[in-house]
Amino acid sequence: MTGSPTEDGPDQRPAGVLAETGRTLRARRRELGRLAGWSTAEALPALLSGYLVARAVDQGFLANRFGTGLAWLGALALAVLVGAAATGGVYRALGAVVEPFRDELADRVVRGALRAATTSGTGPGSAAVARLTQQVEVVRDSFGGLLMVVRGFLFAAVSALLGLVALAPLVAALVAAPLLAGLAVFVAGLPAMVVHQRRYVRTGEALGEAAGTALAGHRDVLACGAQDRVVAGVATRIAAQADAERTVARMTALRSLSIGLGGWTPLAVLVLAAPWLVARGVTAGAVLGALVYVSTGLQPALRALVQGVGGGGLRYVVTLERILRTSPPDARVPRPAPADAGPRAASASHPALRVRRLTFRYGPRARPVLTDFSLTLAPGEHLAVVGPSGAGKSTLAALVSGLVRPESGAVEISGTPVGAVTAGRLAGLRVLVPQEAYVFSGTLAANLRYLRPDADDAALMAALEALGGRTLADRLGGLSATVVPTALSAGERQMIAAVRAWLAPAPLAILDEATCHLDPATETVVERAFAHRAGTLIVIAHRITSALRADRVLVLDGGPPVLGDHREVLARSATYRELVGYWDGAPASPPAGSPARTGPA
Ligand SMILES: Nc1ncnc2c1ncn2[C@@H]1O[C@H](COP(=O)(O)OP(=O)(O)OP(=O)(O)O)[C@@H](O)[C@H]1O
Repeated sequence: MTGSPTEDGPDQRPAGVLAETGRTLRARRRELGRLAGWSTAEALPALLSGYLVARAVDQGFLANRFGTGLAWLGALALAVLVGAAATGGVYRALGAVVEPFRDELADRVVRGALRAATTSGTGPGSAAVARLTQQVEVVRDSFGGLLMVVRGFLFAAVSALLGLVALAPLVAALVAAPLLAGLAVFVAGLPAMVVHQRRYVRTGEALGEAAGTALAGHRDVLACGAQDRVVAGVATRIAAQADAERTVARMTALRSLSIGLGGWTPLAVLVLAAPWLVARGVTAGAVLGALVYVSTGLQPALRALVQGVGGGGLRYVVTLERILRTSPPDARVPRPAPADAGPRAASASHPALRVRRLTFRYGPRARPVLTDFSLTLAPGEHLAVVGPSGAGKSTLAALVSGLVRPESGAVEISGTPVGAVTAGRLAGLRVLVPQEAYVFSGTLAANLRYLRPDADDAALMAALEALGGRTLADRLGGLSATVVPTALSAGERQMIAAVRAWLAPAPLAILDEATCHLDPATETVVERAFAHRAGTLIVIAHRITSALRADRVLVLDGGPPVLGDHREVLARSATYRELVGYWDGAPASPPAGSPARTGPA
């Protein structure tokens, strides 16, 4: 056997895995409580089986009361039905624990990749992200499996032992001793199993890499006459992988030993000790009941535990280690700058927004969406952007937010050029709320606090109140309620995203049709709240009321942009007059207009 625990040295991080698992479980106490409730119901047959069989034998069949025996067995059938019905609840509760964990990991992996890409200035490595997200799926599946078998074993073992104690404490002791010995053997072997599993994964990756490189460069290898060396190199890795696989296979012997000791020995002990037990007053039914407890409860649960932990559990530890190493927990969202950089701290000596001679097109041969476009907003100003579909409103929002880079020209927010700052600093300058609101699985509070981690519950409640979101919060069950994005309507998701953005410390807020799924009354409340928020506001409007509330209106229609207050723009822009006429008739989204035309600003 090659490979020993010391070979893994610095890469060994089960402590990180344990801490991460503990944190996840602690954060989902409520869901775990539900899982425990359903598991208790599911374990009913494990608790009652031996006891009911013992009664059926002693009071029924051995006492020549066939009907009584059948009645006890009928009670057992009922318990089995209850247990089977509870299994559905177990899986639902399990999903509520596992899925948010998967979401968190996927979020972390993608953010880690984006952060690395932002730092390096290159695009995110899609292959790396794909590999990591595949690993996230492995972790999710193995975590779910692990939770199932550990929980299944605990509930089945405790139930069976309780049943055995109720039957005869002496029998319970005879069963518990070998069971604990089998468990001890398994637990003692776990660290070595983790090490060997890790080595197996690593040698497999090394082999894949070596074979792939050799295959890709086979012409050069032949041209240089280096076949022998390359083949030898791959052969060494094949040998290492085979050796690691044999070691992993040998570890299954340890699993079999623990199943034999903990699962089969109690059966043998019971059978051999039966005459001795009967001589001490234990009934034949009780001995039979004990055999039922061991053969249908304890032994299968132990086997599932050992095979589940020894298979999926090891995969869980090793794969989660990889994810934690590649995307450590601190690789989180580039958070906005702290509150003191917020709206109130915006520099008064600079305009809130200065857009200078911006030109942008989506491709080298595409028509420019904006040409030589300039705009200046004073701190606290409220601008509505209107125009037909395709005129470039969302593109302007993306350029101002620094999400896309202009072909030429510059954007400054509070005097800071958006193209020259980190994602974290940018998040402290502006907050963009797109039409498709992003809500993640987690508590309502976590969703609202996302851009303002220091906001306390009172601040969250005040924000909900200000934006008309209290009813939604109450319906969901308060700040600590878990939010399931797919269970929310588009309007409800927009409300959560709006409250989150309202709380953000950024001095510039940009709403890109961010309230289009809210009813007009709620939309008014939300927009008013944003208008009263300290800072500057840009609203891409889809109702006339939005434009009327703004200090100035910018009309984009592909021609020269028109900027002014409502009356001025009404007088100067035929597009605006058309939109106002349309909105007055049908206060909904603007009509689809002609495609954007290139024009000078
Ligand atoms: N990712 C993209 N790649 C190529 N062209 C794009 C892309 N996004 C938008 N466009 C084009 O750029 C122009 C401006 O689009 P933009 O989405 O900014 O308009 P809009 O005024 O926001 O429209 P809407 O009101 O429908 O959202 C349109 O012609 C659109 O087809």
